[in-house]
Amino acid sequence: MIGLEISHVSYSYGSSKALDDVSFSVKAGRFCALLGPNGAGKSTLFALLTRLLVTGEGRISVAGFDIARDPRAALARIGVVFQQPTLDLDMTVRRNLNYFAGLHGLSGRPAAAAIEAALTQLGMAERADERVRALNGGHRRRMEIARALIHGPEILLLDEPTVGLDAASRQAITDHVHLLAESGLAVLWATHLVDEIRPDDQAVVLHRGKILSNGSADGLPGGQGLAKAFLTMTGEKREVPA
Ligand SMILES: Nc1ncnc2c1ncn2[C@@H]1O[C@H](COP(=O)(O)OP(=O)(O)OP(=O)(O)O)[C@@H](O)[C@H]1O
Repeated sequence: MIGLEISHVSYSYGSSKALDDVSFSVKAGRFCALLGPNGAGKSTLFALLTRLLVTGEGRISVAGFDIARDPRAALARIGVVFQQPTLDLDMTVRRNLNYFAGLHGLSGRPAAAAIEAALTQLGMAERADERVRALNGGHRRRMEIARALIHGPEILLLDEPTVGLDAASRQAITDHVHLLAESGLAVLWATHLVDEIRPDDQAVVLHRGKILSNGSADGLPGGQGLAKAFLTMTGEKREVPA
């Protein structure tokens, strides 16, 4: 089944084209890395997928729902982890999640069960009654991912979710999110860090608003590893961790 389908999507800020005829899809159960250097258009695409921005060019379908024609149904099937954390540091993990559950119309036992299940999926159940302020950066991110799962989305969008985290926390988070994909979610993970991708993941390379390639990560051209391929394709000179 198709989870997320993006067809011929373009977007301009005034006269500057940020996305140019972008098409790709992410099937349910797949982890898709959206790879692109700064300014590639990743955040613009995420803004279109979450209706923060709207475009008249192209079509976005979420779990079969057209985001322009049926935004409510489409957005109900998306979970999002934005680049910037949006947690209340002085509330407990559970209260933060409870508040978010309420925004999705969940309360009482169904909310408690959804929160428990989401925290368990991220290995955070035992921290439910701690204040967010007491958690390290990696655990805060895991909590944000749990929060994005409460309403039972079919698509999970993560915009550079490991920025600022140490290597162990990054590894734990990428492992957890790969497991979520294996459990049936369509995952779109924006990053410029190629070490977060596994060989059998789908890799979409975006550069200056255009798709340069889309396929299995181990099939990227270059022949000398993913980092090299990425740098070769985008012409970036800067070092990317391998
Ligand atoms: N509000 C805006 N007004 C004008 N141009 C913008 C705006 N936001 C982004 N852009 C431009 O659109 C292009 C794509 O930017 P975008 O932020 O989507 O890329 P990105 O891949 O998310 O980069 P980063 O990793 O730095 O966040 C860039 O050229 C950027 O300068």
